[in-house]
Order: sequence, then structure tokens, then C-alpha cells
Amino acid sequence: MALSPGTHPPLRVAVLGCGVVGTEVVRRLVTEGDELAARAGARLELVGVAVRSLDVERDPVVDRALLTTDAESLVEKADVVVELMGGIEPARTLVLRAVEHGASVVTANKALLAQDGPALYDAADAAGVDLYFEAAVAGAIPIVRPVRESLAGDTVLRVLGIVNGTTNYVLDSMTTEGLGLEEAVTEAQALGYAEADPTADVEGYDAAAKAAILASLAFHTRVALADVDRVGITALTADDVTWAGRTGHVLKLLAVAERARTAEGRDGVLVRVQPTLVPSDHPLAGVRQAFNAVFVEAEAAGELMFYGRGAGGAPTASAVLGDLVSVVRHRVLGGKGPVESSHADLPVLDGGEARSRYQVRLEVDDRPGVLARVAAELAAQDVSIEAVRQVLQAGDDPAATLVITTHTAPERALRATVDAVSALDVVRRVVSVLPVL
Ligand SMILES: NC(=O)c1ccc[n+]([C@@H]2O[C@H](COP(=O)([O-])OP(=O)(O)OC[C@H]3O[C@@H](n4cnc5c(N)ncnc54)[C@H](O)[C@@H]3O)[C@@H](O)[C@H]2O)c1
Ligand SMILES: N[C@@H](CCO)C(=O)O
Ligand code: NA
Repeated sequence: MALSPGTHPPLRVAVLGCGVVGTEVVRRLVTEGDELAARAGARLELVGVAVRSLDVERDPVVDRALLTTDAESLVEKADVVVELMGGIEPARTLVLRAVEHGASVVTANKALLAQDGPALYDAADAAGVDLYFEAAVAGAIPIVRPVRESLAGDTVLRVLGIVNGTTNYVLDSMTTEGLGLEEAVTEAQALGYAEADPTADVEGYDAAAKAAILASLAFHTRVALADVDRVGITALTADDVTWAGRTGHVLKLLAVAERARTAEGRDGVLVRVQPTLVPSDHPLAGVRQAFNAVFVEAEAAGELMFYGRGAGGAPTASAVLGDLVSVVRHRVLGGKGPVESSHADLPVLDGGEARSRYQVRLEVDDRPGVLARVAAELAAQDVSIEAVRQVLQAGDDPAATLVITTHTAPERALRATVDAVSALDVVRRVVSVLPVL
């Protein structure tokens, strides 16, 4: 029989890390206590907040008496541990210790999950406790639960989307304000989107970790960060953005996880993060600023789209609190949430197996026969041309920019074509090679 919050003993909640997200989670635990208790079936008693230093000035909503620098002891006296420190260690050790002590865990830590997810799942399963992580992928957007639970009866074919707010903000500023990459990153830092060290975002590691988590859930297969083919946005220039616009596209950093079959008929999954040209009329092209959006294509459900805030303290806290209520409900009513589902165990295929349309931009000599020689190299690799655009460059030395859009081709053939084209004496430079959605 279900117990009301009045009859079930309170459950002890420990929060590890009191930064952007931790502070907002504490705020809602304090200000929404009655409502959360009514929903969860038990009061959520905040028993401690682990911090690095007791001397830092903090939001007054955080009761100083609850602060501790002894995270290890804190996790041992909690029923639910909410890990919001980020990074691999000591988060990993603390999560494992919490689980060993019988606590359920809620975490927003995509880096930890993408590196050590299976070990954490195994420990949680062995202990019979929950491991929930909605906030780890696309912040406030419900995407982990839909893929893990709502689509558990369907076959997911592809998950693709914009899962990093910082890079979307940067690319959006470059597109709409004409900023260069460095200027746009500086602006994103000033607004609090990008961190002081923006590497994880701009090099695509953050998006790749999220792609690995989504691919694992969608395809019932273990996919780690190291399995993801990753290209960040640091090589993109204002010129790339301008050319995207001229050809009717918007540049976006896309994460794509899909089922694929090799030429030899081997089934597997492809998981990639890469700057991609999105047609201007595609819904993903309209995802502006730091917003995120994820498309899921499933056999029976067809296309689904999820959109919202992928970052920020309050939006991310929403996802954390939703998980917290779920795991507390399980404590109150008995049972637990889903365990890891990795039975399909599909191989992660090499990125060369991917198939896409591509746009190749070249700087070439402007003289007779150049286009024919370039086209011959594409034909030699069986890469079919969809469109060619040429713009002559001003100056004494006759040069032209050639923008070639291909039909769908295997990435392996495209790479071979680019190598061959760049070796031609009439080709001065391969300026960029970008996939087209
Ligand atoms: N900020 C977002 O928008 C967002 C969105 C989704 C997920 N996340 C994830 O949430 C987690 C927290 O992110 P954040 O933005 O709040 O980071 P943050 O840097 O603002 O906060 C982390 C806090 O943890 C503390 N901390 C680190 N190591 C500690 C330790 N050993 N003991 C005690 N405290 C320690 C830090 O001092 C800091 O105050 C990360 O895993 C992040 O990837 C963040
Ligand atoms: N740094 C991430 C937020 C945390 O996942 C982003 O910019 O989307
Ligand atoms: Na989410």
C-alpha cells in the first residue's frame, strides 16, 4: 500500500557540489519542500551539501550549517545522493561509495557516464538501487527518459540534434552578427554560457559524451566517449559561415547516432559529432542561441522532436529534481527504475562507413579544363555531383572558389576524393569539407 508523506519516514538527500546546478537544486528542495514531498510520497530531507571550501560566499538559500568538505562521510548517511560536482574523480568514487551504501544516485555528469557508465550501472544493479541522469543530456529537455522508457517498445533508427548550447550560441552569433570564432567565444563566456576553459564545448567533447549516452540508450549497446567520431568547431571560420548562408544552409554542431550497415552487410552503429550544413528550412536551422533540440526517428513512432534549454542552473535543476522524485517514489513504493540495457551489443562502426551529402569548397586556378579535372576525380571514386557553384576571385592571378555539393556518398570515398583533388596542380587549397544534413 502506498504511504502518504505524512506516514513514510523522510528520505535523506545529500547534494555533492554547490555550483551553478547544485545551488538551484538546493533552492528547489528548500522552497518546494511540501510540494515535492506530496509528489514523491516522502519528505526529502537535505542532510548535507558537499563543497570544496566552507569560506566561499554562497546564495543565502544554502544553509551554511549543511555545508561539509567531507563528501565521503556525507554519502554514507544518505538515501539518495545527487552528484553535481562534475569531472571524473572524486565523483566516480563517491557515486560508487554511495551505491555500495545502498543509496540511489541522481547525476548530471555526462563526462563520468560516457567514460564509466557500465561500471556505475553494474554497481547500482548489484546494490538494487537507481542510477538516474536526465540532466546529463540536453539539460532540462526530457530525452533520457523518453529514449530509455517511452521508446523501450520501439526500434530507434536515428537520434540527431544540437546537444551543446555553448557551441550553438557561438555558431549562431557568427551567423547572425557576423562575429569571428574567437569573438563569439568571448561573448559566450561573458554571458556565462562558455566556461573560462571552453575546450570541452568547442572541441565537441561535451556533445560527444551526450551522443555516447544517447546512442547507448537508443541502441541497447555500450557506446563510450572514445567510440564517438568527433570534430569540434575550432577550425570553422567566418567564411565557412558566410558560404553556408550563400548556399542556403546554417552551420550547426550536430550529434548523430544511427544504425548503419557496412558495404559487406555488417550491422552496427555510427556515432558522430561534427559541424554540419543544415538546410535553412530544416527545423534544426531555427534552433537559436543556447537552445538544444533532439530528433529521434523510430521504426513505429516515426519522427519525434524535443526542444528546450540544454543548460543553465534552473533548467538543469528541473531535470535533476524530476529524477529525484522518481527515485524517491521507488523507495517509497518499492521497486526500482530501469537497469542498463546493452543486450544488442552492436559494433560501433568506423566513421568511414557513414553516408552523407557533402559540400567541398576549393580554391582553384581559373583556367580552361580545371572543372573537368576536378569532376574526373569525383567520378573516379564514384562520388556523384549534385551542384557546382563558381565565384571568381578578384586579383591579377586568376583564381576561383569552387563549391561542389555531392549526392549521398560514403565518407571513405569522399576522403579519397578530397585527397586526390588536393593533389591536382590546379587546386590551390581544399578550403573546407562539410557534411550536409
Ligand atoms: N551548468 C549547466 O548548464 C549544466 C547542464 C547540464 C549538466 N551539467 C552538469 O552538472 C554538473 C555540475 O555542473 P555546474 O555547471 O553546476 O558546475 P559548477 O562548476 O558550477 O559546480 C560544480 C561545483 O562542484 C564543486 N566541487 C568540485 N569538486 C568537488 C569536490 N571534490 N568536493 C566538493 N565540491 C566539489 C565545485 O567547487 C563547484 O562549486 C556537471 O557534471 C555538468 O556537466 C551542467
Ligand atoms: N556546457 C554545456 C552545458 C552542460 O551540458 C552546454 O553548453 O550545452
Ligand atoms: Na535532459
